[in-house]
Amino acid sequence: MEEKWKQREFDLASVADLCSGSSSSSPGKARFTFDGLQILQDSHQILVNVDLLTAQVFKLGPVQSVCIVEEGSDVVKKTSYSKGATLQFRNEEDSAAFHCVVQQWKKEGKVQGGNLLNGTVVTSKSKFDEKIESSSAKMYFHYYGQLLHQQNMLQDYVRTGTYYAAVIENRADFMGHVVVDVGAGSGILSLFAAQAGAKHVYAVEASEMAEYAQKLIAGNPTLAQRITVIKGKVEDVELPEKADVLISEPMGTLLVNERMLESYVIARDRFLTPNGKMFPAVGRIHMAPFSDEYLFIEIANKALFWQQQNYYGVDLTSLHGTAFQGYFSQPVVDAFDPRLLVAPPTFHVIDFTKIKEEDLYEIDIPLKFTASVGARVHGLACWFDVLFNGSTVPRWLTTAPGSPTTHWYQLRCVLSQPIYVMAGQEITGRLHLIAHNAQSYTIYLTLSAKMWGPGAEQGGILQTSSCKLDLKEPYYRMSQPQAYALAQDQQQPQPLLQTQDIHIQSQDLNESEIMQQPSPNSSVPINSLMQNI
Ligand SMILES: C[S@@+](CC[C@H](N)C(=O)[O-])C[C@H]1O[C@@H](n2cnc3c(N)ncnc32)[C@H](O)[C@@H]1O
Repeated sequence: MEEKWKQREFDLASVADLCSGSSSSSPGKARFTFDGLQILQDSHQILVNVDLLTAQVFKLGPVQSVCIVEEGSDVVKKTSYSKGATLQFRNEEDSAAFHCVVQQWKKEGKVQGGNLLNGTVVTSKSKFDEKIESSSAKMYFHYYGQLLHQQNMLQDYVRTGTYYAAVIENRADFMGHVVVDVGAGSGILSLFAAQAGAKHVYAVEASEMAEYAQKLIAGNPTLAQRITVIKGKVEDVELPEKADVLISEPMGTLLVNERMLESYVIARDRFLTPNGKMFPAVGRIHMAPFSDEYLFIEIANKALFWQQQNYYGVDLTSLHGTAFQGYFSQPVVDAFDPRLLVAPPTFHVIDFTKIKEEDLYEIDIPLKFTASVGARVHGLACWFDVLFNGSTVPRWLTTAPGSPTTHWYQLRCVLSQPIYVMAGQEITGRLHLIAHNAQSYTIYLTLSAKMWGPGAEQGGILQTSSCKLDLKEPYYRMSQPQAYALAQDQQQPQPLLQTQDIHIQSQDLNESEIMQQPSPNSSVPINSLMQNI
């Protein structure tokens, strides 16, 4: 079955021929076909046919790109000419999605051997290196190579305890079987699998942690003889046999951050026998609109600094708008009170046993809710859970608000323009996640409140609000869950005060930023700041 993305079409605000010498441009389309990409002018006339395996596509700006195609050469003049076009997208979201499809095309072509010219040298970069910026990968594996960060994950007892229970209660799935631990870290899940009677476990770990895992495993001699640690990426290493079971903990914030799910899926395709089991097998992203006046004001207040007209004699106000947008582009990570949700949640399923790796490059989730209360909606709250579909006892690991807090907490995308809803009113929208090469995603969120009361039959949209966020740059707001005694809409508007700023400026992308301390039943996260990496 052909993939849908191979037929994607993008409307362009304008397109111009690079070679015409004139600066004339007109609206157009970028149409992906099974053979490559067509750039059309005025929606029907083909300006240029692009062979994506040999063409070069560059991003010139947030909504502008250029596409250059090698054409024939003039033997007499000893020159070669290129054709091409400049593309102006309607918005950044389209531009990002377009480049995502181009990347997929280039990758697919290489994988299938493509229609490369004779003599073309194809470097065999690994799947991981092809899509991930090397500086990001370096920081990422450096982070996981440190014992303190592995300890932090081990000390999330909700997480580690649930993995332990899922393995031990489902011994039958491990007993006498070959297991691969995908991203073994300290080797803890390999040791659990060995405790459950695995015949042999291959613990694959790319970071320097592999050496510590080896040490930890050697320190448990009754299990060690059935575990082999292999240092390398699951995308690259070779194993001597196929696996009956894959075990892994590849979940990041919002489930998909870190893009490790892709490695889990690649490991499935490379190592798992056709009827093999995956622990976990399924993940779900849950979403619901929320109302949180305190949070909104706190974020808006952060930019107030830039409203000073006399900061040591300098007027800062020209940067206020940029700073304001910047703060609203950070998804908020904290544990919130579930009473802040204004509608029952909906969820999006990711089946790790079936999904294709490429399907994780772009995740598009249509949203539809019915408000249960009248409120000012400040954005979308998200969390995830995963299922260990053991044949004896199926078990869920949840990061839901109100459940015992994990080191993932929950994630909220906050709109700079809240929308008002009445009880019973429909809220629609879209959560669009586009993977980027720094092991994370750009998040595009739109929420709309449909017309209410007279005139609703016409189906008009009354209010709509959108935002763009970078999942790699979250705001870790490790406040205690608030006791929200009053409904938010009954509260007095808060003055825009300078609240105490506990913002942790973090470059980090890992799941293990701020960890729960050893209090398995506590639902209150203990504040702990992490180091930037
Ligand atoms: C979230 S940690 C989990 C560690 C351990 N399994 C646990 O549950 O405590 C993910 C681990 O996977 C490793 N990892 C991530 N991507 C990998 C890849 N493509 N190949 C091998 N290891 C990888 C990281 O270095 C990190 O140690």
